[in-house]
Amino acid sequence: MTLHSTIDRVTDRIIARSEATRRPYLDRMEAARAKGPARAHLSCSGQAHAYAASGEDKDRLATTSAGNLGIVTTYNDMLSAHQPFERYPDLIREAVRAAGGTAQVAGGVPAMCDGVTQGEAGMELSLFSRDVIALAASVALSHNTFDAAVYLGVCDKIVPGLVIAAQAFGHLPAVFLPAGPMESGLSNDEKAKVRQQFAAGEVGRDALMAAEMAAYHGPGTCTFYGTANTNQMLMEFMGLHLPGASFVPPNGMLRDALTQEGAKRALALSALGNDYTPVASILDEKAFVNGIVGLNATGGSTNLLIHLIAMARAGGIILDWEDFSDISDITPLLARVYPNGLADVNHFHAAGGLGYMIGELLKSGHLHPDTHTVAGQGLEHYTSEPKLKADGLVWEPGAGESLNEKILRPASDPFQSTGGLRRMAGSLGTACMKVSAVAPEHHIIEAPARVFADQNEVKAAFKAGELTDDVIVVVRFQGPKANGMPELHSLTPLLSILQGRGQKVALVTDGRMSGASGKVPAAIHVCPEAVDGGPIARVRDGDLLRVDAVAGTLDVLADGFEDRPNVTADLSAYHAGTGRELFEMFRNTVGSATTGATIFGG
Ligand SMILES: O=C(O)[C@H](O)[C@@H](O)[C@H](O)[C@H](O)COP(=O)(O)O
Ligand code: SF4
Repeated sequence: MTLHSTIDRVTDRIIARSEATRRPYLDRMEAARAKGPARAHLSCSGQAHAYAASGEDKDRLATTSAGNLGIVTTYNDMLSAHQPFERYPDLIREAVRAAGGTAQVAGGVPAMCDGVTQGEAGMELSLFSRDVIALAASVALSHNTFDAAVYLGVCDKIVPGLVIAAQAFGHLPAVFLPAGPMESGLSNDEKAKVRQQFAAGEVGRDALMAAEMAAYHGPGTCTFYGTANTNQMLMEFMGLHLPGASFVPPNGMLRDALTQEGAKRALALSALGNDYTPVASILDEKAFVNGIVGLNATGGSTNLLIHLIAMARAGGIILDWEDFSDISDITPLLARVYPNGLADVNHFHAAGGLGYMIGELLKSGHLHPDTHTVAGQGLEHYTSEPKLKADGLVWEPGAGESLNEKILRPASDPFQSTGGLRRMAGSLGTACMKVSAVAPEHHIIEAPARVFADQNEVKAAFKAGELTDDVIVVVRFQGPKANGMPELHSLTPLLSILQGRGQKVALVTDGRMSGASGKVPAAIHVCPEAVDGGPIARVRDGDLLRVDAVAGTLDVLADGFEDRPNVTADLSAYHAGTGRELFEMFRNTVGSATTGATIFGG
């Protein structure tokens, strides 16, 4: 199948835009490889320190040039998605030893659960935690005793942070090892209904707690298609997972086999062997374009409109929102997974999952087929599925057709002919919206503004019965520089109630929403942010606003708007407590959402 002309054009545009930064990056990675096997350059004392506690691996480390695998782990008990990683280092050491190599935990890096911090002060550290993870993973790998690395991470800012670090060590092969989704519990839609009932005062806290505990009930990634599971999709579209590894359940025999195979694969791709495949050669412009296609074809998280830009920049590749918008315009939406539908990722996987979808998009010419991946040359590898047979792990062709067309469709008959994400622009600035999660009748909202500087003020106004008419809720001073660009997802229940009452309602914010947010039209990531003097800082209560996801516009319909003075805000309450006082340098150096909201420049 010929490659879609837009995919070709956007890829060429990215290559041209990145020329001045990609080449020097690749030269740096080549120079790092040319230095030869990492630990050979350490001093005797450096090596002794590195091997001292390595027990049965000490001799192999000190006297042979057998490959040494660095494990970067984000294990902790706070994220259900990361708790299974507790067992991985032992599983990995066992497999790598049997293959003649060694493995060491290079370092453990922090990981935040956005579900725990949603609506709390901690959420203001969430976006910054991505760059903290990149810094911490780099500290781990800076021991420079590794010939390849495996990255244990799943959730929101963790995979993006690990990818940024992996690119700083892009001369090393990298395999990302996931843990898999939680078993399906109370459906996401049922959970959302109980939340709305609680917000409306119809049920008590005990009913809400019971519903939440039934939804989030065990190890594994939460089953909605939010940022975490969008990351998992990307790791297959971009070739950093073993094929079909993303949505195999945690802790089972197939999962353990995939973990061990992934670790062995990483070492097999090192410069010590004949199949050298550094991560810098995998994460090229084509891989990122394939990721953007996957993001749109699945209706993935809006957070990846920020993270993919930061991830690409770490490898000298410059993406912008126009790339996402042009690809969205021609990419069919092939999946309906909550919040874009009622199914969860387990149902999606059972219906044919990523293997089927990648096959469809390869056939329709929406994906570059000729990419490098950890599974070998060519994205075709990712149309297959792992199976555990008597003699071990094998890959077999995936589902040749969708097993449930309410969840997963062929490219010839998509849910909609354009992608799930929409870029918007107008007199209020530039923003984005996940249109795939909003019913068409809510795609255009024109209503008076009600302006807030904090999500808790919105909740108070709702409780006081002040939000009874058509309204566009504007929550500003929530950008990266203001307070770390928190997700305002805890507003979803009350905004859904307004919508359910028949009110025209939308949200406009320079903050973010969760990948799990849906139903209510939300123009988010508004740039320039209020603290940078963006137009959002000049909106007043009562201004008529228009959020138009069909035309892709975001406008203030008030006369003389542009002549108004900016409004400033006292943000000091956001800058201390829960460790936020330690992040002032992040707030002072972070870039805008359109450039990835990163502290690493650009
Ligand atoms: O971007 C995301 O996908 C979210 O940050 C997600 O990781 C977070 O866990 C949700 O907020 C949980 O959803 P609930 O808050 O609805 O449980
Ligand atoms: S998906 Fe969100 S809530 Fe679930 S474990 Fe990951 S970060 Fe936490």
